[in-house]
Amino acid sequence: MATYSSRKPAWGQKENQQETPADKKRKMVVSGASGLKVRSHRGVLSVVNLRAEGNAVRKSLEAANPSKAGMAAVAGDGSSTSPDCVDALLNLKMVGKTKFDFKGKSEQMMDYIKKLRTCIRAFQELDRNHTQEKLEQLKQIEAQRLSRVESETQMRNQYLQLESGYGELKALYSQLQQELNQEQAAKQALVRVEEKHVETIQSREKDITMLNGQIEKLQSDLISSNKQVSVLQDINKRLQEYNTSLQQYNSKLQVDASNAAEAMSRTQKEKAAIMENLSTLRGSTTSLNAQLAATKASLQDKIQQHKDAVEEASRLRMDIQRCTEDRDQLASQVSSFEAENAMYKECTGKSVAEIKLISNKALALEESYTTANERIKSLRQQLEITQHKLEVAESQLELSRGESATQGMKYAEISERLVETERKVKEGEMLRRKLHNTILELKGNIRVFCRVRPLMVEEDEGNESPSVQFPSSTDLEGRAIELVQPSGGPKHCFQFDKVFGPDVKQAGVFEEISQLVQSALDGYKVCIFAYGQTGSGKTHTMIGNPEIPDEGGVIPRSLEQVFESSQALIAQGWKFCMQASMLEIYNETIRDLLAKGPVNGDVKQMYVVKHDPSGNTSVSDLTLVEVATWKEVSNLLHRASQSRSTSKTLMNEQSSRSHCVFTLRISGVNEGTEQAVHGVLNLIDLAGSERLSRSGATGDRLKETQAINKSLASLGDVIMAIANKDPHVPFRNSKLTYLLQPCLGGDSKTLMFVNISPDMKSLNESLCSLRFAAKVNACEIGVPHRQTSLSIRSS
Ligand SMILES: Nc1ncnc2c1ncn2[C@@H]1O[C@H](COP(=O)(O)OP(=O)(O)OP(=O)(O)O)[C@@H](O)[C@H]1O
Repeated sequence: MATYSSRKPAWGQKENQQETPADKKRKMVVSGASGLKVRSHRGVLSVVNLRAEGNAVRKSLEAANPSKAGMAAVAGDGSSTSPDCVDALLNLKMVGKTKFDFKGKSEQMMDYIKKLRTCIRAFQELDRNHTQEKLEQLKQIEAQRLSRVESETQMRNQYLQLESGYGELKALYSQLQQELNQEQAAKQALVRVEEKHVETIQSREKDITMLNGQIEKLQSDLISSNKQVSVLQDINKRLQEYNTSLQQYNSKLQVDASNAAEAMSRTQKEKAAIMENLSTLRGSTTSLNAQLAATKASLQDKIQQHKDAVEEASRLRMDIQRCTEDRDQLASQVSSFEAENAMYKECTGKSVAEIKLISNKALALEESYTTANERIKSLRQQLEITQHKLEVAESQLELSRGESATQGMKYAEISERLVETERKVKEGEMLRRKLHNTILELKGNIRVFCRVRPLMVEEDEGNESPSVQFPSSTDLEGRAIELVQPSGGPKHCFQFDKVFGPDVKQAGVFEEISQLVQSALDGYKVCIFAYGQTGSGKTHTMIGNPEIPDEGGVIPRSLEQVFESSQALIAQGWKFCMQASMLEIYNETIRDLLAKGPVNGDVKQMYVVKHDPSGNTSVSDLTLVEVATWKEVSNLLHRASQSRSTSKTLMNEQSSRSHCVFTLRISGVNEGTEQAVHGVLNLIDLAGSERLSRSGATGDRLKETQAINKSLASLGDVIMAIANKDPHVPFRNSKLTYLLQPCLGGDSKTLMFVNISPDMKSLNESLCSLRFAAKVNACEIGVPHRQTSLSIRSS
């Protein structure tokens, strides 16, 4: 079979080889002989082999000779026309049973003749068929010849088309060749790129191996992160709850605040009006007071006059009485005289002279009687006038009393309003404090309060001015402290959440932290510690003198409040169980201050600080005492104070030589709501930082001072690391920092008191303490976390 394809020549084949006419003819013959139909389509020739056509012709010839199928069958009876059968028939010999069995041979001959005849008839039939076939084939050949001529014409046309297609193909070929060159160049570039890619892939593979290592590490990190995430989710959930409650609280506060603001503006307006009224009232009060004084004076006069008048009246009445008596006496005398006169006239002839005398006497008496009457009359008139004056004075007095009552009412009203305004201002202050606390809690900062103690008598002797001042501007009042230099150098100003001056008493300090203490009962971990140089008032602030009510410090006051509040909460279904412990860290060793017998016994006990995953801290073997009343705690404090390491130094009569940690663990259960809370209150009195040059420490004191300064320096390192958000915080560098880890790096509410001595000699120490406190104030330790559960049954 010959085929022809328009495909591109194979690589290496001569591209522009000239085609000879012989080649062309051969191609034509080949294509014609094989009966190919060539069709050009988009420059590609498709070739169909017509050999199948010849096969079809042969088959049709066989179909046209149906008797051929029966020839085999004839072979046996002479009808077969196959050469072998015919040869076999012609070579057939007649065989008799014997040599002379002519009958048998003739019978065979007859049969043979029959077969020959049949064969001849078959050949005749075949010959007819062949002749007819031949005619038909001649017709077909003619038709084929015609169709071939036609197809030759078509082929020629096709050839021409092919020629033009070939030209096109050549152009296409050269174009493709160019494209190929370009492709090859591109391929080489690609190969280079590929090589680079391989290199990159190799380096990437290295990276991948490295990354796989990292991924493994990351996966382990991821697992721990997932744990953290679940913890954080838990925290987040709690925060959301907290947030919702805060939002509710906030909206309530906002409503309260807007109400308060409205009330405040109303009150301020009222206050302004009141102040105006007050000033006018004050004016009118002064004038009224003057009037009142004048009225009082005149009233006094009037009262005096009235008194005088009353006295005069009584005097006059007595006079009148006397006069009336005199008159009556005179009248009786006159009547007796008249009776005597008549008797004299009747009975005796008394002398005319006596009668005249008696008449004169009678006349005189009558005269005095008339004068007395007149006097009585005038006295009555005077009495009437005096009574009238008295009435006028009384009505004036009544009027003044009425005015004074109105003034009093106005005063009472104004005082009430002032009390109300003061109450509102106090409420506003409370609200501000609450909001401030909430903001600080949300920010997660450690709160810092600064307390300046008063100058001691011996410090005051030098008549040196104190080293601290308190700015009085409204925005800084109570929140800022300035350190002044004796030489008049620049001031150092520090701002804290609260600054207490020397005149603020223990109660005033506690008022500011009472809410924080209260939150230990709500299930928070609360930590309050006092920091400062030796003798600056840490122990005074934290413990004070619990025996004297006004002198008690943060610890006794906090415990009193906790017990009182827990008692009050019983009504709401709460039951609290509280355990107290007290330890000191002395020379980097923990000592149990509540241990029975001598502190830590004869055998040196090793107390180990442990933190569990939920952030709770415990110290092994530490004495825990269940407490329910302030009295019990007071006894414990007394016991602990006797065990605590203190001694006299140049800086302090009774200096604490250790860090003292009081812990109250609070567990509350509400049977009604099945809620449980677990709060912790840590109250810490740190040992004072001191300069060896000033404290004059030697021997054991020197060792103590060095241990104190070292642990406070570790505290400073921890604070610096937290403030700088360092990945590693060196909590384990000292017992103190390790114990305080949950408070400094965890989720507790932490407050630091920085205690300051105002003595000019302590200026440098105060500056160091205030700088440290400012650093602490900038620390973000995380959002406080409330420990609550619904686990009464499970626990
Ligand atoms: N706010 C204050 N009001 C009155 N007196 C105070 C005040 N603060 C401290 N003091 C007195 O100052 C003295 C030293 O105070 P305190 O012992 O509390 O200092 P400290 O900082 O604990 O010292 P140390 O670190 O050496 O133990 C004490 O006598 C104390 O009573």
